Amino acid sequence: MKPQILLIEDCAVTRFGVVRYFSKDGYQISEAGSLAEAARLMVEKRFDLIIIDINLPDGNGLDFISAEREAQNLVPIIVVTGAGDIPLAVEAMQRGADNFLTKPLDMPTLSISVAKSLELGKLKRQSVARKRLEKQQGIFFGVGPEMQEVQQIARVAADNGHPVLITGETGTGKGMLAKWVHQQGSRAPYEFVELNCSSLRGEMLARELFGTQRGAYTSADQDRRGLVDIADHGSLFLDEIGDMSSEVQAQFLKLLEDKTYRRLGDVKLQKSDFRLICATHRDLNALSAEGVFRQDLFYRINLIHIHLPPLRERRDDLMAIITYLLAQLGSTEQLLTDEVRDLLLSYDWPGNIREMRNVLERALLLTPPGGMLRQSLFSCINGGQRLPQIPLSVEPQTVQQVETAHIQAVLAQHGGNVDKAAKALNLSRATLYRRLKQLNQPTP
Ligand SMILES: Nc1ncnc2c1ncn2[C@@H]1O[C@H](COP(=O)(O)OP(=O)(O)OP(=O)(O)O)[C@@H](O)[C@H]1O
Repeated sequence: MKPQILLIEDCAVTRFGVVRYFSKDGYQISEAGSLAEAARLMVEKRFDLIIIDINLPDGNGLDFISAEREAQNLVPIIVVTGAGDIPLAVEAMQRGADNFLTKPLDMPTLSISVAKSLELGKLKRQSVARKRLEKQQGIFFGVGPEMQEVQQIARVAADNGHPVLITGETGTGKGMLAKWVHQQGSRAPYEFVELNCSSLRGEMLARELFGTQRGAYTSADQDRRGLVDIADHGSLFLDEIGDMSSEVQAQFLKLLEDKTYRRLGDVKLQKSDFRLICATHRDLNALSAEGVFRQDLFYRINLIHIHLPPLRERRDDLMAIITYLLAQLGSTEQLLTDEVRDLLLSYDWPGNIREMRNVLERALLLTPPGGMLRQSLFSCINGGQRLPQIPLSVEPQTVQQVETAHIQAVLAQHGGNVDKAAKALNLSRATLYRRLKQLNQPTP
């Protein structure tokens, strides 16, 4: 794509000369005769470079530079001044311009300045993107020692193509980490193909993985590519590998050993070069000792092992994760009173980050504008039908308050469906209605 340049200059003759020269040079130039016109163009398009005169009919180029820099606009700016305006040019540089040139403009000099400034803009953008990514990664992994170690191993995993095994309880982020490893590695431009081995059994799983040849079974009326084929050059993520049935384990081991496989019903050998990432919440070591999971396959997939600890063992990271999730949900930690913070930090989060995200999301939804997050949060944690460890700092609640909150949460969980909520609460429909009435709660 051609670099987009915005020229803000009130002298039509200068504009004409610059546009003619640069259009031939492979740039796309937009012209503005005033600051107001420039502002309009900047709403419509994103520019890679701005060339600006200092004296404009509706304002001053210096103020324009200050305003853009204050708004964190990193676009490179070249200032054009009259020959006698060197002090102004110096001021422009102090306000954030990247270069200045004096009139009358010498086109080859301007051309060199444009090329340099565009390069500078690219470097600035890359540096900001890198810093943003580093920040996000900090939050992705957390600050505690366990997760620092996870981060180190994950980086090693991303930098090479060996199989990775990610273990951890449900909701600890195994799937997200698998994607991260793929995205940070050299296979990132290719497919990240995901399959949950617990969702399909036996031959169905084999079909999904290896594909089928037309006529392989009654309804196979055309060739079908398997996920192994789709993952060629990319990554294949097998979630819940511990649930893979033994026949498929044998077929898959053969693929890992020979790097070749056959589609179901086909005699031809196929090749696929993929990076394997597996995850499980089960103890594969124990499963292979029991003979449920093949030991040879376990050794093959367990070259790089990353264990994601549960949230209850990552107390140092809890606050950073809460803040991060709240930001993702369009909220901020300022919403948290000390009491709420204590509740969130002392709960064990058996469903880990997934549970935390769901609880925060539901609590934010249930809290009316200006309402107390504490009440809805408490009922959301309760609504998961697990009694939380109530921290001492939470003021005592009456049994009636707890019951009301719990019923509300279960109802919310089932979208206000009384039948489903009554079932979850182990009450009859009529009893639930009666309780709601007694507790002075509106009936859905
Ligand atoms: N590092 C993280 N940063 C932000 N959100 C996260 C992170 N890890 C997990 N989550 C949240 O938790 C949810 C569950 O993550 P994920 O599916 O990766 O967990 P899992 O360990 O693979 O769970 P399961 O074993 O149940 O498949 C995600 O959808 C996301 O909302």
